[in-house]
Amino acid sequence: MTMNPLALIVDDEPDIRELLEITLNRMQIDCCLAESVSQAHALLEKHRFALCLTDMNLPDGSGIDLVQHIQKHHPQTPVAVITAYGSMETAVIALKAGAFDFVSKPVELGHLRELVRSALQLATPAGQANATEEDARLLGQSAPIRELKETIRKLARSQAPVYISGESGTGKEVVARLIHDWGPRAAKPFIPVNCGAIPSELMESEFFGHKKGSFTGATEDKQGLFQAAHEGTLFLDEVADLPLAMQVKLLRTIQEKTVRPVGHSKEIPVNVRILSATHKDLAAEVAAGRFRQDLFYRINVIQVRIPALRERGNDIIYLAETFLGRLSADWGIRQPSLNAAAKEALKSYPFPGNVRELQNTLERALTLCDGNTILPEHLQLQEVSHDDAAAGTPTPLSVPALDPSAAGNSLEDYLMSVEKSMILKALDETRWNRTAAARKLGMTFRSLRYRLKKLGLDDGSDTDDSES
Ligand SMILES: Nc1ncnc2c1ncn2[C@@H]1O[C@H](COP(=O)(O)OP(=O)(O)OP(=O)(O)O)[C@@H](O)[C@H]1O
Repeated sequence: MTMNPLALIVDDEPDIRELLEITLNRMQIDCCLAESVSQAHALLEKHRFALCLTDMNLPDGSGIDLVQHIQKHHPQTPVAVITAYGSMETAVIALKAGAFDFVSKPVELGHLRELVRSALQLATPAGQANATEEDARLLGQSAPIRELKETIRKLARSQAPVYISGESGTGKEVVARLIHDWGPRAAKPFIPVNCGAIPSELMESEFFGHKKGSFTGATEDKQGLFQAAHEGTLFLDEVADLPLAMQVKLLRTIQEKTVRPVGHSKEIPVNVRILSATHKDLAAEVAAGRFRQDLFYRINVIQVRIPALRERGNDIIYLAETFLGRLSADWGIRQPSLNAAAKEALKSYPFPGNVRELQNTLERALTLCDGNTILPEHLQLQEVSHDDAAAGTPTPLSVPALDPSAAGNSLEDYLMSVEKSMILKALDETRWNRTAAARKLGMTFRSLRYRLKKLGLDDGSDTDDSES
């Protein structure tokens, strides 16, 4: 006899408990029912659940409390929250706290079933085994890359929209693919779309599809990108380039989870996870009125920042040697080595084009070198000032990346982590010139020193860097 998966349903309204139980039973899932946070805690001690569905307002606490409790003590159990109709704020808070997904009331049974199926996927080998330590698509052993891999692993288990920021060529698309491939949607399509590359008059039909004859040139029914990505992931690359009119339509689709192809009268339900990226500073685009605040809020539930290549220490050499190995194998030649001076040159060059530029540099060097050794002159690295290198990065006063693991901490901890990430960013952008960093942050040198001390980042030196 095979055992059915077991779900925990937490709601203080008997009718809703019953509706959810019947729906899940029909999917061959057994249920335990709880009316309160404390009853849920007791059941969680006794059983191992494949899934938890919880209401937000419970007599002795909130659904968020339960999400945090499960994240901490039973991280293998995906938890989804049931939110009041239209209360997106609550859903966003729940996703940030680690909820895997949400359904809004009145519960639409089709959505509920999809959500439950995705949750159960997480427990299967297919939903877990994809995340290998050394995925050749995201090479690197530096601390920021190890941290990034850990974040990707966590995000892969969630359905939350993720906004990926980072300079050009840092690997934003690579990261989007990994979030998809390491999660329960892996077997479904991953559809990348470059929002800047679609002519604006074709955009609606590209995203939502069209009916034959709905406009000149529409000679056949066409499926849009949303439907193509059904049950999978849509990756909106260069999302800042979407025209404002399209932003409104996209927001509606994300909120309603339905599309209406051009020329169609009916809405078609779609289940798509949205990932987005741009090398621009999206918060600044919002401030300038070029990107809608409400859409920003919806796609930026969780933000991941990809470090620039120059922030990854020895990874530069590791990546360089790996790429040289791949290229040499492709070209059927012996792999040349980098001499010490060439390694030094690579390490001190700021790589404004990041990993893509490193790949191009090595390809060129391989053509220019004598076959055995790559010397600095074969790399042909340009003189680049650091300001140029950082030109593509968000301005220092943008909203810092949210660390999903810090979401459960106190407000004080959260504010400290925001402060720390902004200070580190300013320091990084000024190559640890504290005077310049203080100026960027709009504070005095003394005040920055005080904060560095408080955050344990002070190196003890007292000199104003402008004097040195
Ligand atoms: N850590 C890494 N290990 C191996 N290859 C990488 C890594 N990061 C990026 N790459 C490679 O670098 C190239 C650029 O990556 P990708 O296209 O994901 O960058 P991007 O940030 O999306 O760039 P853009 O801003 O131009 O869209 C790709 O060929 C990708 O495979």
